[in-house]
Amino acid sequence: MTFNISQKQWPALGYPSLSNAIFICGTVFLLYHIGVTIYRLTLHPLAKYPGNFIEKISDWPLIFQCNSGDRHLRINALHEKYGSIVRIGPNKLSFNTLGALEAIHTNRRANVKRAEWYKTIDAPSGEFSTQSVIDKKVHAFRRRVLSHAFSEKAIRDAEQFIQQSVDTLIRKMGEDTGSDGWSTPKDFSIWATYYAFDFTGDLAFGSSFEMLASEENRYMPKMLMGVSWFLYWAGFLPLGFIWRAILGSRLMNYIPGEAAQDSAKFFHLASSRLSDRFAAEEAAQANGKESRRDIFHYILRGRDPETGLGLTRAQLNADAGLLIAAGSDGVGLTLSATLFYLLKNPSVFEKLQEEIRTSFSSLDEICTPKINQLRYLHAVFEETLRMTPAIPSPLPRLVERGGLDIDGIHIPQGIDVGVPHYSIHHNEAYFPQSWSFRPERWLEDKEAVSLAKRAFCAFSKGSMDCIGRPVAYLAMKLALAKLVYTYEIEIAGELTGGGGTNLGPGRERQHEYQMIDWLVGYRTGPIVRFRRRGS
Ligand code: HEM
Repeated sequence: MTFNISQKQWPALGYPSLSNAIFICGTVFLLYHIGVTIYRLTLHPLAKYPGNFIEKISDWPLIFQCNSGDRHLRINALHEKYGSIVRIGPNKLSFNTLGALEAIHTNRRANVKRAEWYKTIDAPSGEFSTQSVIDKKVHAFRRRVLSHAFSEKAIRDAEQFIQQSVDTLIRKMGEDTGSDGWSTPKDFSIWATYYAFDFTGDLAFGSSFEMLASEENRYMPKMLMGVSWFLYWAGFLPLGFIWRAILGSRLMNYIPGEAAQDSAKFFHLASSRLSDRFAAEEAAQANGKESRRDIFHYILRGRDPETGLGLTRAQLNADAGLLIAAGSDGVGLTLSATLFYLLKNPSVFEKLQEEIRTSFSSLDEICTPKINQLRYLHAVFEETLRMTPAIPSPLPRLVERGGLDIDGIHIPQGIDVGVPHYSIHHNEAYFPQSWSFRPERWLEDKEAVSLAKRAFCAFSKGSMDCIGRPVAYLAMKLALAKLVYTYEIEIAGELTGGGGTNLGPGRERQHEYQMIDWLVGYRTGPIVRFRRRGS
């Protein structure tokens, strides 16, 4: 028996017409959202915390902030307006206090885990990297295997690879000189980025990307920037499980826009670099030669002392992508920002030049352990990383069953909490005159220095902090010390890279290096010239 009922007959049968059905669905949808909004403003556990109306009721402002690159500025403005606790999403709180930093990050047993957002950042690779894995036990395992590559011995081995890229950087900065000995103007943010990619490639995979010397791979920084921008905001989209399934599938090829497709290409590139590294390892073994002691030398051999296990190929692939991204962007940004602050603060620059030029009597002497004894050089980097932390916004942590006490307040299970690095670094309670670039704050008063160190979190804190921190300092110190030892450096034209009243809210300060927060800070300038000393 078949039914043949025309649309006109529906109402007669007691069914709504199509227009009535749309009206009913629309009304239900509207009422649902009105209900949710009222709940979020009244009965929700975070209803009592201050924040802007729109951020209390929806996560969309956050997604737009990640898209625009102003997230760190927006959160900082909220802290300036509302105080140390701010509701930055219906289920999200931001804190800019030391108490919160210690409760959420520094305390290794904190009752939190990485939030849902982390599931997206490596989705195109099909496997979690050490940075994105959420399960705390699995993270601890991954970290134990990775730590072989960041031991004191491994970092001693790393220095020779970093030095090769530093020497190329020094050579390139002195090229194209005029009759007065000054080089042509160079956007240092671009060259610092090439340097950071080169040393990371060399150190991780045994072959530099050669961006300083050749144009072939210079497309990579722009590609990684697109990937970072895309995954940053996509990670906060509602119905994340659907997006993640798409990101990890062939459907990626049909998503419009370069950035989505670049995400797949980026992880593919990392994986092919790793395959080359495997091949080199096998060839060395077959020829009875000693393998090159770079990061993957240690990771491939690394076994977890507790389980005896190493990483799978998929895990290695995901970590290959992580190492390229983590290693290159932070160092590139920090080096450019440091040069900006030095040029903006001539007395600081003079003091640093004096320290570097009187500590070494030749370029070859610039290496460990002596480089690590330069206290002012270290303070200059601490101050840059404070003013301009490469990852400026909160790293979201989800409170687990039982809740978490932060600054004497009980935060229930299921809430995302975080400490924005940019905002705590500008909290006057820990960093007086926080908008001034003053390396001396890291050297003078003992108590103030100790407080500043506790509140400093550019590399995050605790069990999930940056494992590459010693490598980052070494790469930055060697590059800057050798540049300053070899060259006079001056601004070409006007000093670029700082703020301006035409750049939008939060970007007015001319003496502050500006970043676009697409997970990592992106930048331009300063544009500078180099002249060999004594020429
Ligand atoms: C100035 C430079 C750098 C800064 C500011 C920086 C900052 C950070 C931060 C804040 C995190 C924590 C991210 C999170 O919890 O989501 C992190 C993680 C990480 N970084 Fe760095 N980083 C820098 C350079 C490097 C370098 C040079 C390497 C390696 C060669 C590296 C490797 C890693 C790795 C592997 C992780 C994940 C650690 C884990 O989850 O256990 N970083 N970094």
